[in-house]
Amino acid sequence: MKKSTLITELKGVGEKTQKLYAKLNIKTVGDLLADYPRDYETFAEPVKIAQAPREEAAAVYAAVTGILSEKRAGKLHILNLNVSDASGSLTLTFYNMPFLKKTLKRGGFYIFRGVIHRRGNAGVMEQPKIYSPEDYRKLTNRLIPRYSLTKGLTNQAIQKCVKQVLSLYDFGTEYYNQTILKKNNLIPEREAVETIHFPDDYDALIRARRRIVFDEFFSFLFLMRKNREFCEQLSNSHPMMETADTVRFLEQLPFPLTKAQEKVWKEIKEDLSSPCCMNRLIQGDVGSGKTILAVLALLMTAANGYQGALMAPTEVLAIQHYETITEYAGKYGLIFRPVLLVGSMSSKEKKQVYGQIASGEANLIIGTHALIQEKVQYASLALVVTDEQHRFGVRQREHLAGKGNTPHILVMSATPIPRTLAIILYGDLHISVIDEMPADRLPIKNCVVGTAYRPKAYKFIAGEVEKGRQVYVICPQIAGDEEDTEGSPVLENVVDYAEKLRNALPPGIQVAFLHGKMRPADKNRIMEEFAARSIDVLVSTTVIEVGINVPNATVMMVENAERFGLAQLHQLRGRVGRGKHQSYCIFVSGSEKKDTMERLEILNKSNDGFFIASQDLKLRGPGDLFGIRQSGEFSFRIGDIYSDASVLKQASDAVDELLQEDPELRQPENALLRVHLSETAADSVDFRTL
Ligand SMILES: Nc1ncnc2c1ncn2[C@@H]1O[C@H](COP(=O)(O)OP(=O)(O)OP(=O)(O)O)[C@@H](O)[C@H]1O
Repeated sequence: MKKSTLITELKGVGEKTQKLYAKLNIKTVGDLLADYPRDYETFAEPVKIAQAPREEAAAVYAAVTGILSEKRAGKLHILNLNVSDASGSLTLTFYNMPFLKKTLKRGGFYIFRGVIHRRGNAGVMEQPKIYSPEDYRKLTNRLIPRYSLTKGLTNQAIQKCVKQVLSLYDFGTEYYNQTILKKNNLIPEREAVETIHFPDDYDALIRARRRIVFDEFFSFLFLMRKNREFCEQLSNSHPMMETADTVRFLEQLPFPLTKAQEKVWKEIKEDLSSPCCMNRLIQGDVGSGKTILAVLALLMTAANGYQGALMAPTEVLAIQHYETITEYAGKYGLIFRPVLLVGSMSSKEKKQVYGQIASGEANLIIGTHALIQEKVQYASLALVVTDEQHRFGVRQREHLAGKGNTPHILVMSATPIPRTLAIILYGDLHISVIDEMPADRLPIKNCVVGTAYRPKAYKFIAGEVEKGRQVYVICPQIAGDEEDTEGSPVLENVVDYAEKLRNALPPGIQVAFLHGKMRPADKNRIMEEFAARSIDVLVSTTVIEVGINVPNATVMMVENAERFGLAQLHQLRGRVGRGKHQSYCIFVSGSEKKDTMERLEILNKSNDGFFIASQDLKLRGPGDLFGIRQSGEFSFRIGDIYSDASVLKQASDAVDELLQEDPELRQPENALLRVHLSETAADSVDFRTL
């Protein structure tokens, strides 16, 4: 069995199950093995009812003393039982499980496991799992993996499937040479993968995870170094000079550039006129004003008679950029002849745009990844501005070079990372930092609240809309059926929440929703309507996380804030406070656990992305192996650039040493590594060749 074997080859995975796995992006055996547990459940010994903690999972050994009530609410059957032990009693609530009346014997002792919620002085355990003492004993003091789920696919089913794969999979011979293995204290790949799914104990889990994180960083950094080598040899085939256009544009802008923006603009100008091809990253916190620098670079390119391309991560953002730039062009008489190229356009429209690009009629091309597809022939592409997620790999560079283009590259990133890490992670780029916010900004006012605060929040939202402002509300889920979250607080979803808000807010307030699974044309329409102010309140998933710029929006309310990483929440918050109006952020936590609230309080203390990322790291500590994933531009599956910074450094040193000794990986001891890395590169969007 190999990585590419389809999961349908597994026993018990038919067409129906395969579809469920596809929802989790698992198609092959390799995908399944790399679907690491979200976290691990530990089954502690049962405790006395009186001592059981509230609002977290616990097990009690108790006897069924009677049925308290049984009722129906629509399609829902609700059964309340009373159980007790010598220390006290507890209510158990079961949904749609009427058969328990018969299977649980009055006076019989069972172990009930679940989260006990406070109801006045009493405790209620909702939908607990029921075990016999013998079955429970088998689980205690073990780490049981918990996978991300989708409705219809249970945790147990995934465990079973992973076990089956582990018994059949051929891991082959270890690909690292002995020096790398020993120096970095790495356990073999097979042991690591087996252990991360089914750890014997916590120490073994830490070792396993470390090996996997090392692998992930190592391949990334190796391929990036190759990218750098490639880029360093490129000379400037589109030398430029500054013209009156950019100077005039800056004079007309209603605001002066900040000192930091000025410094970066100078660096870009120098690059574009230097003997080497530009390869620069602009790093700056959300809302620090990166876009204007991209516009300036594109303007200089157009003024020198070349074409520039602006590549956005989503269609919604591409359209936003297109509109902003078209507006600028009209208002300030810029020499841009912009076109938009996105996947949702009809083939006829696309064909027309291809023609304008090939003839040079268009000098600014704005779009998504579609911009660098086969069909697009540029007349004179001299600059590509892109986001960090889609930074160019060697393959894309070669692809463009093959068509006679070696454009300058400008990458934009809002990932807050300290300089030491940036140097490692963006090793193939020169780094410019915008470390200052525009002066006219009022700091965002934040609050971290529980769900009981909602009525007040809705009143506040209505007030802001009354003043002409707009509002975002973020929910973690699209519809109510994605994840079966045993024992976790309810997760809000955009579809139901939008309906709830329509009912809760005064009539006349326009509420709409947005999520990633909508048709691109619908998404674009909703965003356009929001930008045009015909929608007042936009309920959305995190699709609006990056880049959206609607300065009139002043409230960001995040539901289930506990489900997001702090860096991600900071990005979301960055959608407001982008104009002159006072802005507000309401983080609603579905869990009122002390550590959750403390973590969220960090956002209350600071609006500085770097500070937040470092505090988050401190709070989570190295023990929190599977903490909430950091958002940001690095799509590592498991490695976390903050909490795994030391592994990142080790992987970086290991790559340097290897490249010094055997730059082309020609020595026999590195032959397997060479194969492994080419396979990894083939899977990666960023880097396609070695
Ligand atoms: N120097 C400045 N003074 C005042 N306003 C500015 C300045 N620079 C940019 N802005 C405005 O600030 C807002 C945010 O800028 P921009 O969209 O460039 O931020 P960004 O850094 O790209 O943010 P994000 O990372 O969220 O995409 C825009 O409305 C822009 O016009």
